Amino acid sequence: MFAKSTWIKLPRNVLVGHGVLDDVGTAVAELSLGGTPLLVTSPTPDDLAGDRLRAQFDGAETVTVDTASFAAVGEIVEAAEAAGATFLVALGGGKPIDLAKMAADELGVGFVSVPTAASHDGIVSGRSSIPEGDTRHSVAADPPLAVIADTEIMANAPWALTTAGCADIISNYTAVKDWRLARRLKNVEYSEYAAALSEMTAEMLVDNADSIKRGLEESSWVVSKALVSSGVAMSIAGSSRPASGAEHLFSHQLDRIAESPALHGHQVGVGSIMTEFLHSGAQGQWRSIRNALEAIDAPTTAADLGIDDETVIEALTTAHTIRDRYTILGDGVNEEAAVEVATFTGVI
Ligand SMILES: NC(=O)C1=CN([C@@H]2O[C@H](COP(=O)(O)OP(=O)(O)OC[C@H]3O[C@@H](n4cnc5c(N)ncnc54)[C@H](OP(=O)(O)O)[C@@H]3O)[C@@H](O)[C@H]2O)C=CC1
Ligand SMILES: O=C(CO)COP(=O)(O)O
Ligand SMILES: [Zn+2]
Repeated sequence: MFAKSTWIKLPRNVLVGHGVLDDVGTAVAELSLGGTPLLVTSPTPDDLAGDRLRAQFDGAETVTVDTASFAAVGEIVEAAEAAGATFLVALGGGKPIDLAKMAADELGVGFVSVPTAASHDGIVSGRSSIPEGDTRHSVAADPPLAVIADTEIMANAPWALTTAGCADIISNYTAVKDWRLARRLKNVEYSEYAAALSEMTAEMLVDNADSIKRGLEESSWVVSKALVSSGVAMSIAGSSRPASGAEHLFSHQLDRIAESPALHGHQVGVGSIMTEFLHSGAQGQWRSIRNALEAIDAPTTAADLGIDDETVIEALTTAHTIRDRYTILGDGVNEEAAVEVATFTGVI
């Protein structure tokens, strides 16, 4: 008997472009959600665009969050219940968007993502990443009902956030390699459609590297579209597998152990150089990954990340313990091998 089934949850309305912030109300009305939303934002995005958003939602209350935490999710849930909000609209970087995503899940309502920075594909995906103590929980939730990415606002965000978003996409190359490996060795569930979309997204971003330049609004256009595409790949897969492999484990581990972690996308980019080396060896594709990162101005070394060599080695040798996700790290890379890969690739 044929017993397979799949349920793909995708955003229904995606708007990317100059000035689309003023179309949030229209895009939301088109979803027929009814009622009034709670707006969730953080201080800088609120200053930059809060009033323009509020002008589109009569009577909507705003919650402004300072830091990402489970307590902040609880506060959003309480505020939404008190206000009788029927859905959430998140305005900002990954912090308010992830918090609203989790709160919406807890409330059983939809949410709309209005990113002000193209810093990673969480602005589109159905995954929330919330720090707690010295760890970080990656939690499954529903993806946004709509994504409205205003390239004018994103282009004025700190340049490092944009290059971090690019590096998060470039890391899809190694994430997909890890996924295929896990399918071969551990028979994990795999989708060729999701894998192909994820790889193609990375390919297109690298092919368009010339348009990714500080001060150029087109950079935000190229990156936003790639982030949407990567988010869709995760939705098709029903997991973050197409966009998160060993390089993400490495970054998650740095978040835990580094005194001052760098941006998510920057860490996964550097991780990707090393995990590509582990996949394909000295003559493999690791130089292409490094060159692609260099071309878009993203870090390629521990020093660029502002993290010391010892911490990078510790993260690489312990990253496999982060979660039950089989990757090229297998049951662990020993210290000697880690030093060799990091040295050979110029990361340390
Ligand atoms: N779901 C996922 O897959 C992932 C989720 N994450 C989560 O996302 C968060 C990190 O994402 P990130 O976007 O870097 O975080 P933030 O939302 O904290 O944004 C980074 C910084 O940029 C500021 N900012 C945002 N937009 C603008 C703008 N247009 N102009 C000027 N400044 C701006 C923010 O201001 P302010 O301080 O006022 O907010 C903040 O200081 C973490 O909470 C992390 O856990 C990270 C990786 C993956
Ligand atoms: O960052 C992500 C994809 O780019 C999400 O991955 P995680 O599932 O590892 O949190
Ligand atoms: Zn990522």
